Amino acid sequence: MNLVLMSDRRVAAIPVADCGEPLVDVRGTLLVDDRRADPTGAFAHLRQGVLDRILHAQSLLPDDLRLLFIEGYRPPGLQQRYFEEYADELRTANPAWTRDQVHEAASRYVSPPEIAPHSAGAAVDLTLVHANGTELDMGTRVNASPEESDGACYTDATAISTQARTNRTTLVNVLSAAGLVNYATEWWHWSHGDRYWALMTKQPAALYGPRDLP
Ligand SMILES: C[C@@H](N)C(=O)N[C@H](C)C(=O)O
Ligand SMILES: [Zn+2]
Repeated sequence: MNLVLMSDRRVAAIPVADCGEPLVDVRGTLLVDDRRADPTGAFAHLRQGVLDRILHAQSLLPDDLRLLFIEGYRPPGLQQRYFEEYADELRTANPAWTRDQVHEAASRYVSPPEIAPHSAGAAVDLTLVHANGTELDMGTRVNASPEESDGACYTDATAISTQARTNRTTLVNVLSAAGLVNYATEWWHWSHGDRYWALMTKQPAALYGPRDLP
């Protein structure tokens, strides 16, 4: 399948059969960065099945590497805010664009709130660190937008160093082997069980739908 954006109608058309799995706090289990931390710790939650797969992925890494968790669960209201803020930026920079063009371009970097994998606790933003905690060179910072990185945030981007390509390949190999799916416009964004995952892996339904943190 070619690059499928989150705004693609086939993503929204996937039904959700939520299995009811709990959202669990990953702090104490994974190495967690605080750049997206919020006062309630919502950012550090994931569905149990997603956490299990990330732990499996980590076990496949060479001894001196770890996964660094940046952000998991995102409340629907926050996702809405992120989407609107980025869409506003694009509208201002491209005044001739139609509503649909803005929506599609915004979905390269932020999911439309109604299908958001983070709001289902099914998506994680993460990177690789050495055992001493220093981040590996992945070619861009985590959460670099397409504009900021001139497209280098796309997982398969060629305008990155050989070392960054090797590091991305390591990340891709372990997370794919553990059953997570990447969003091809963001090397750091991975999910399991959400609508995007269901479409990309030809599942009949998503396992996890958007929800509020109790
Ligand atoms: C905003 C970025 N960190 C992100 O998570 N993007 C994806 C596509 C999302 O919003 O689900
Ligand atoms: Zn993400």
